[in-house]
Amino acid sequence: MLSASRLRDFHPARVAAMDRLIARIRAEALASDGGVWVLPNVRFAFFSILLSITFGVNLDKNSIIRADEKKVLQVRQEQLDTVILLINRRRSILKNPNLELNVTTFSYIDSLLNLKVDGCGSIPTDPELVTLCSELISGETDTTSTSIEWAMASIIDNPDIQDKLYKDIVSVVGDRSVDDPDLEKMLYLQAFVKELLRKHPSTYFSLIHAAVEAVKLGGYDVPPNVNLEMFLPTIAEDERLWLKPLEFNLKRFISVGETMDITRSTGIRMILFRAEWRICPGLAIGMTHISLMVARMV
Ligand code: HEM
Repeated sequence: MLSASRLRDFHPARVAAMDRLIARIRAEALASDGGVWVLPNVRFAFFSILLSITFGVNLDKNSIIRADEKKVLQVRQEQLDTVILLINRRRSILKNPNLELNVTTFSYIDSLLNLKVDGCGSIPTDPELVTLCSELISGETDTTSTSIEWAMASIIDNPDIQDKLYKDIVSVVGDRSVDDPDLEKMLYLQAFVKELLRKHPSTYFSLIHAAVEAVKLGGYDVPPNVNLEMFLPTIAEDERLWLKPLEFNLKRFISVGETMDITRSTGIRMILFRAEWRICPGLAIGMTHISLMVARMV
């Protein structure tokens, strides 16, 4: 099917896709003073050739986009239907606090319902509330789960660490379950979480950023609006920053005196939560959830 001889069969699809690509690039260049955005155009050209190879039909750009859009809109509608139900449930509870048992006295959505943002005439619409709530939920779910996965792998890899963690935890809580206030007394657990996040940042690449204007970064010229990603393990493995960085070694935070500096106040050592005004707003919750879950699981 993918042999060189079969290549000829897809010649018409290739020609059509390339013609469309060139026409589109020309149109884009004309409209933007010679500038073109290569990646989406090239990606689309390859995508349409592959559709022909796979399904044997010729699809124009409009029909492909329509199919994509339909699916995206359908998923969005499902998200709206599900989350708006929860938002309305909370609205009812706020009106009548006795409506349900076991409700919290405050929630994220409470702070958004009547939010007035400078420059916006109105409070957020329901679809905007859904987007903000979904951002919070997806901000936590994968990041902290990935850290727990790494935590378990690190414990399996280092049974002596598991032993010391257990002793640290039991020395504080005895037979009862660990609770939030206990965490600050568990110094070995704290060192474990720091080393975990240093050695295994939950996202290996920083989330995409772009410079709004041309800058020089690490000796490189970064033009405006290009995607900029940082590979975080290179910071964790930098011998100029850490002693024996490849070792999973809690002592660096217990007796050696290395510092974590997660908010980047003194330099770049650990920026898995990013830094300064773009720092993750869930940093404190994330650290607490990871520590608590490790303690409960150990
Ligand atoms: C190990 C845990 C976590 C890591 C490594 C992490 C990392 C990050 C990073 C790198 C960003 C992007 C910052 C930027 O713009 O460059 C971010 C954004 C965000 N995080 Fe976290 N996060 C974690 C846990 C959480 C938790 C627990 C929550 C919520 C309870 C949360 C909520 C958010 C939200 C809402 C944003 C978007 C903020 C914005 O766009 O202004 N994160 N996080």
